[in-house]
Amino acid sequence: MALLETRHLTKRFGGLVALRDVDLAVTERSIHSVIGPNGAGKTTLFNCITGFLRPDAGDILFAGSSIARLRPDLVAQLGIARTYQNIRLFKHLSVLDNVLIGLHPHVRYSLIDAVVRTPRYWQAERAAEREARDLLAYVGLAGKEFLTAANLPYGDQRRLEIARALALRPQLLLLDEPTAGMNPQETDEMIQLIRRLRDERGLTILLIEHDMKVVMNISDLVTVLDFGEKIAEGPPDAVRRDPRVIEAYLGRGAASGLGTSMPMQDGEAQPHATA
Ligand SMILES: Nc1ncnc2c1ncn2[C@@H]1O[C@H](COP(=O)(O)OP(=O)(O)OP(=O)(O)O)[C@@H](O)[C@H]1O
Repeated sequence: MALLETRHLTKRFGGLVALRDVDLAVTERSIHSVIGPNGAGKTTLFNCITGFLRPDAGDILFAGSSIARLRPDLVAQLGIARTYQNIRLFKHLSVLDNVLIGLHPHVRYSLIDAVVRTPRYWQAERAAEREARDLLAYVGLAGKEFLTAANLPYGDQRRLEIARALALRPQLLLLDEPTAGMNPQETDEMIQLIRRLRDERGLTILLIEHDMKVVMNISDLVTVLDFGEKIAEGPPDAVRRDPRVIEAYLGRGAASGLGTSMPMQDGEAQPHATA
């Protein structure tokens, strides 16, 4: 069953059509990747799904209900969390506090409880701290709770972003380039973490990723955007052989006789190159 669907989704910026008529169906408990050259519309898609941008036409359904016109905080409350291409943490706060902030919408006590510091307040705070610590342990950050977020190595900052997203208790997790800037070992660990999120926590994951080795390794399904349009979709193996995809990445005429130089096969050509 599709947990998330977009139907004829269209978003314009003035004369530029960033998304044109995009249909997408993200199956529950799957890892679904969105790829495409620079400017293809991937981030715009994420921004529409999460309520940061309002589509000009079409609809977005989450668990069968339209979310296309909801504010970002309401979309998050419904169970859609995201991470960003450029890490967005509260850099001067501790690792633990970054996750506690994410948990805040779920912490239950009244203003009076908070002001008077009633037992209910302390109980809720302790439960939140336990949950935050569990999430940090889950993503591999146990023992680092009291470090300042800015002092974490880059790979750990990405893990912390995921822990904070998990604090929203989402059903759907949107990851924007989760392995960007990582070394090969960090990338492998991130791939394993993403798989565990699906297999152990039952999450559905939609990710934007430029590293084709990661995409091919991890995805159940791949959707390819180019100039705002969906040009291909399918299992990784089929998508990497699709002539339209090869052309989108390497330029017109490239599909004929390309053979093994496809960036998705050897990871050496530049996936960022526009047609
Ligand atoms: N707020 C905006 N105002 C005007 N144009 C925008 C805006 N956001 C995106 N665009 C344009 O929409 C198109 C799609 O951009 P988008 O960022 O979604 O692409 P992308 O696939 O995420 O690219 P990248 O891989 O470089 O992140 C681009 O031409 C971009 O310049």
